[in-house]
Amino acid sequence: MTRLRREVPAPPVRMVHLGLGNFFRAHQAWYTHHANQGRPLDEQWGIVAFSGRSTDVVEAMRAQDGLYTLLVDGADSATPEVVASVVDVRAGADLDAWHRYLADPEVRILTTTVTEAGYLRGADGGLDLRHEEVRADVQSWASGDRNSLTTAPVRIASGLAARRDAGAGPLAVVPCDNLPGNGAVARAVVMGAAEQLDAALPAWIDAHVSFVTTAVDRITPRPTPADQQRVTELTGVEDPAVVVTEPFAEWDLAGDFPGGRPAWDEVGAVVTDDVRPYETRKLWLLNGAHSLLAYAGSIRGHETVADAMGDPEVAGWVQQWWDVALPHLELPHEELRAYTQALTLRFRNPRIRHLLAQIAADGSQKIPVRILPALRATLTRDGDGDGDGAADVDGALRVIASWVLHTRGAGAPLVDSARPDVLDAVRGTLEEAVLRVLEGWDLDVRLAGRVLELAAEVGGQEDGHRS
Ligand SMILES: NC(=O)c1ccc[n+]([C@@H]2O[C@H](COP(=O)([O-])OP(=O)(O)OC[C@H]3O[C@@H](n4cnc5c(N)ncnc54)[C@H](O)[C@@H]3O)[C@@H](O)[C@H]2O)c1
Ligand SMILES: O=P(O)(O)OC[C@@H](O)[C@@H](O)[C@H](O)[C@H](O)CO
Repeated sequence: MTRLRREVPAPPVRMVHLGLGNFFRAHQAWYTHHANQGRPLDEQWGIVAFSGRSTDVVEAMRAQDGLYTLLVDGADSATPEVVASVVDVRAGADLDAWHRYLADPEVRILTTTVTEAGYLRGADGGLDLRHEEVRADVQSWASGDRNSLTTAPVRIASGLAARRDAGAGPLAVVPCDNLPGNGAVARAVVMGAAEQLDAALPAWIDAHVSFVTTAVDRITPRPTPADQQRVTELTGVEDPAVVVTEPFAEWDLAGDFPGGRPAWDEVGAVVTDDVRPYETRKLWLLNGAHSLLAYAGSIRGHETVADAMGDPEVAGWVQQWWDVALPHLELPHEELRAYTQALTLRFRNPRIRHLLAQIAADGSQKIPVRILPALRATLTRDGDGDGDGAADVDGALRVIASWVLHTRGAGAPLVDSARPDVLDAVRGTLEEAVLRVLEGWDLDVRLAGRVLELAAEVGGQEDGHRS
């Protein structure tokens, strides 16, 4: 069986990536691959990619010189493409390589996809200094041990210290996780880590490191052995590192690149002054709907986004959520209408098996940024929404109702980095749980009655009640 091997010289490493997941390979690495096409080797950008936690893919990609097949699945097309921009692949625990690459003046950009939870923010938005792993990292660093760091913020700060010590010059940090204002989030936690490591480091970061804000989009489910089989049938190549994605891709970036960047804007990315309107549109309409589908859809027995969208009642709930969100978005009405129409088709793409259980993770961090801002804006605009008909916020309250049921055992399994706090909040009767969740999110507790009605509508008898 044929395996992938690099047959042309690899581009020089000029970018480091942290979080070698599927999305990075479908998005940032793919844009970079396309931006490299047709350019002399010395103008191309090669990437060294470090895994975050999982290392499964590291060996598979190393055996293929960093190459992998991206299978682009449209509703009625499947197009395999070999992506060649990743030229070195490392386990996240290889901190020698991490520090060495970040201290290399040829490296100009650090991109990240470490999930929302990976930024380890505390209640004030800065680094959670009480987090056990953060404390362990800070202690390791203080004892002179740079090689056992595990958290993303401390690893990044430590890498920046190595860069400063080497005099390697400026760097752009480009977070690519689904977080509003991800540039500011990344900056806050990295600065928080830097303050703990070395009192002089924050000033150096201020002067030499830019934090770029991005909005990112490309639905990329976790690939399966069946996807590898499809690639083998289509290409004759056996590739254990296959990634599957949809044809659609969007990348909006705002910020400085003091050491330059690939020509991403020539291959579809948008470099702008302000990503907020696009980021909010995507986070509320796409990711908010995904969260609704993950909880309500899995409670209704569906396994994937496409399955859940095929259930007319669930599809109606998605539309109801959009009806709450749309009036508060800044973009023109026609553009938003086209966006939701396209989203409906993307969600229904039968070839993309996007598991609701994968999307359901970390709801305690996602709902506050995807659902609550539009809920609050509607309540402020229209009245208190206490069930007396003043504001129609059912589309948003149903997400809360479904999530509470999910945390109590209904639908997809509960995976949440704040699991102990979540379980504490939802203990007792369903009514007590809903009241505590509303209070925790600083919402009017008079909404509880409607949330309970919607929970009954979504879950029927399904209130699993974990103890
Ligand atoms: N998959 C998508 O459709 C998609 C689309 C847009 C944005 N994103 C963003 O990308 C992120 C990753 O998605 P994915 O599909 O690549 O997931 P994935 O599970 O394939 O990869 C996640 C990566 O993050 C790392 N990671 C996980 N927890 C971490 C932690 N606490 N600290 C450091 N690293 C950690 C993992 O090791 C892995 O490298 C999402 O959380 C989301 O913010 C994903
Ligand atoms: O873990 P999340 O919810 O941030 O990501 C899961 C999906 O909603 C998400 O990956 C979307 O597919 C993506 O944001 C599309 O661009």
